[in-house]
Amino acid sequence: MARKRLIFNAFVCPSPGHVKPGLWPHDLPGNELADFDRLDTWIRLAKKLEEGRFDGLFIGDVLGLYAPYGGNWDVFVRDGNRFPMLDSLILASTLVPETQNLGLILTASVIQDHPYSLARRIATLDHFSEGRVGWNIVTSSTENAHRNYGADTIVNHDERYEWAEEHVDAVLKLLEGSWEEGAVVRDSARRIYADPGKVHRINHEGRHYRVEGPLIVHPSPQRVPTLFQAGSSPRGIDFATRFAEGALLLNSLEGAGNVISGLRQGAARHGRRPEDIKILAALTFVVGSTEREAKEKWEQYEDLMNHEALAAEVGGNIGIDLSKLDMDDPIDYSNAQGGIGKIIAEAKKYRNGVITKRQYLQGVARETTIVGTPEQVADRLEQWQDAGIDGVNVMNYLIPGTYHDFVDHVIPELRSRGLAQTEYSPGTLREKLFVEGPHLNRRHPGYAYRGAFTAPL
Ligand SMILES: Cc1cc2nc3c(=O)[nH]c(=O)nc-3n(C[C@H](O)[C@H](O)[C@H](O)COP(=O)(O)O)c2cc1C
Repeated sequence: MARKRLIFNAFVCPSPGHVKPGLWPHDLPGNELADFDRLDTWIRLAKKLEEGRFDGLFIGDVLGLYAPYGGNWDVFVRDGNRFPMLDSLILASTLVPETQNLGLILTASVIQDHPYSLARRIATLDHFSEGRVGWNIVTSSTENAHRNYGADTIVNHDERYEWAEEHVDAVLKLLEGSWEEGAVVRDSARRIYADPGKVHRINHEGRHYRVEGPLIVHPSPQRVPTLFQAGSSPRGIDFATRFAEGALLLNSLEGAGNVISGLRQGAARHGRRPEDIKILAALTFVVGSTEREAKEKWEQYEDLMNHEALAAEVGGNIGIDLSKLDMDDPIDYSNAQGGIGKIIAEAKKYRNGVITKRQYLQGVARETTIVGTPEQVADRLEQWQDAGIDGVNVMNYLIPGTYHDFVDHVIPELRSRGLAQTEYSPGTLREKLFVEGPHLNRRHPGYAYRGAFTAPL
């Protein structure tokens, strides 16, 4: 049976350390992590990704320190692990003139921008990139991030999603409701840029925001940039299945099953189709021309990596200081306020839902790392596809080395199996991922705002 092609994004952070921390100081072929603050590093990476016909560059972002590790933040700061971190939207913008087809998916937290300024900035970028922008909607799951933006402490888990729903709702009203179809006339003979009768205030009033509108930016090629999200808690899945067109998960193959079925079923609950949401697994790859070569390379990376920083990051993600636990101690996440979906899904693999530190690290770090020849990697990706994913956010040990290996060695094997595209489809990012045109489809809640506001200005 012919296989459907998978979507491939490169999942990066403009930081010396991301999911495999501690490698930046090492003299390894393909290692330019220490140059994460040089634009040239990203331009060359983006061009390589286009050569491999990657769908997108997916740029993660955080807004402050993670949860402490051992009572402080030394392991993050000393190791350069997600600290420093450069601005995702600016990186995406600078890559626009350097690329032609690559989706530029930026991360923006609901706590960092007012909906009006976010809508204005992403619409501007969508114009300049001719419709290649994606927005990874995040809610910021660390206390420091919330304090950086004026809160006393972290807003609790479910309330963050409630806040995010209002934020996204206001952005959708601005982007879909401010300018009717046909509002932009651009008639130089009659000297009419836009028809005032077709531009409207949106008058959003909610718990967190009051926004009058209309948005000062006219509709961009996608109107709403393609929407991504990565929550896998019950509340996160509910949010994703309402709004996301791409949903990310970071789980072992076994742990991913529940998240995938939750996403597919949730879509139907919100009047959407299961295929309206592209499910993307975050995975890392180490390839070699023989299995042995791949294993040796992987062992070298793992030896050089900072495993304490990894535990700090993985725990910081949930909001738990894992330094306090031995490897075989269970993790109590019942009151954790960080991202909890991943651990809920992994814990389901074990009796009584009890998961140890060792088991959790094994699930989200080791089992999301695929090591082998291009054929073995492709075999493993077929298993993931059979489990229900539509694509992969390719994480990295090295920038750009991991992506060079993937493009040069894995992509040809995937293409021979029909698993990777050989050419880009025309059009916007949304059209490259879906078949229904450049705008949100009619089953998405944002669609309801198109033409919904009619009062004169
Ligand atoms: C693969 C993946 C990538 C993520 N990237 C980011 C990111 O760049 N910035 C961020 O603040 N949160 C990021 N998150 C966190 C999620 O957006 C979300 O806040 C978190 O998973 C909590 O959701 P949950 O409790 O519903 O699982 C990511 C999560 C996953 C699984």
